[in-house]
Amino acid sequence: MADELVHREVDNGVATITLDSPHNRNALSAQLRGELLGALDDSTADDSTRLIVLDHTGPVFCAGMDLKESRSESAENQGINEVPRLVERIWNSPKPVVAKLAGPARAGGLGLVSAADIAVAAEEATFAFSEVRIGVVPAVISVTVLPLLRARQAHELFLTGETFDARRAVDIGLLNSAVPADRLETEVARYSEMLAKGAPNALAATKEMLRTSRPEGLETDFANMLELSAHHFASEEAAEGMRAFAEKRAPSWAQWSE
Ligand SMILES: CC(C)(COP(=O)([O-])OP(=O)([O-])OC[C@H]1O[C@@H](n2cnc3c(N)ncnc32)[C@H](O)[C@@H]1OP(=O)([O-])[O-])[C@@H](O)C(=O)NCCC(=O)NCCSC(=O)C[C@@](C)(O)CC(=O)[O-]
Repeated sequence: MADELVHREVDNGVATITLDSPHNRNALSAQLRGELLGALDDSTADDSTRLIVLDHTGPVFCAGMDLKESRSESAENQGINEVPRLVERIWNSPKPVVAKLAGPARAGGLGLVSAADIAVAAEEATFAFSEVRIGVVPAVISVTVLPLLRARQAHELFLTGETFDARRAVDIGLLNSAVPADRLETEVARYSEMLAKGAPNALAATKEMLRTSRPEGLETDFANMLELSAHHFASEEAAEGMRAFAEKRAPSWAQWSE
């Protein structure tokens, strides 16, 4: 049996869910997606869990979709359809979710971050909505990322795919705070202690109230965005983008720019 890529540990009411696939920078492979869904469901069902911390091993929080795996899968089944479920589980969790980033997040990884209630990163962490550079579209993640960003920032970051630092991520509302790496634990503990002071039912109801900014839920948006995302994942451009990524070279878009 393959090693587990996601671990869940409960201590004093805090469920820590750890992404543990450092060799591919915690990319969202089929195995990791399945285990993460399971860990989120278990945390929701577990009465002793009051708060969820999304943590990771290795230098990177999450590099987005597993590009090597997606590349080898059939056009109809590139796993993208499971990303909305992950984002939704975090967004709909009745328990507060804190994302703890000791390192970078990219693309789909930022989908997870954007759905969390609190996101804290080490100052050295970097971020990018790098989808267009792979030939895909940040469609699914836009459902929870766009409400956080101002339009000017969204256009710039989504269209350039440029990397930005943690200070900018705080400025644009993607993170709550960025601290020196050696203070990350303390900063997450500070938020956890504040959240633990809230009554569980009041916290769940407040989360539900915050979600009423989307009274119809995320389902409709996800359905439309999934179609867009899946269409581009199956495109020739994406095939070139993923091939180039695996071959560690810049992609060539010449064929599509005439
Ligand atoms: C994350 C950093 C900055 C770390 O940068 P680094 O720490 O320097 O690591 P690295 O780039 O040397 O990578 C280490 C290993 O991880 C692998 N790796 C790394 N990322 C992936 C990945 N995604 N999929 C599969 N494998 C990956 C990479 O191929 C390499 O494997 P090795 O050569 O050692 O065998 C860098 O690795 C990087 O830029 N990765 C690519 C990030 C990216 O472009 N992701 C796009 C994903 S598309 C997506 O998520 C679509 C979605 C969901 O948003 C669509 C929607 O919203 O609709």
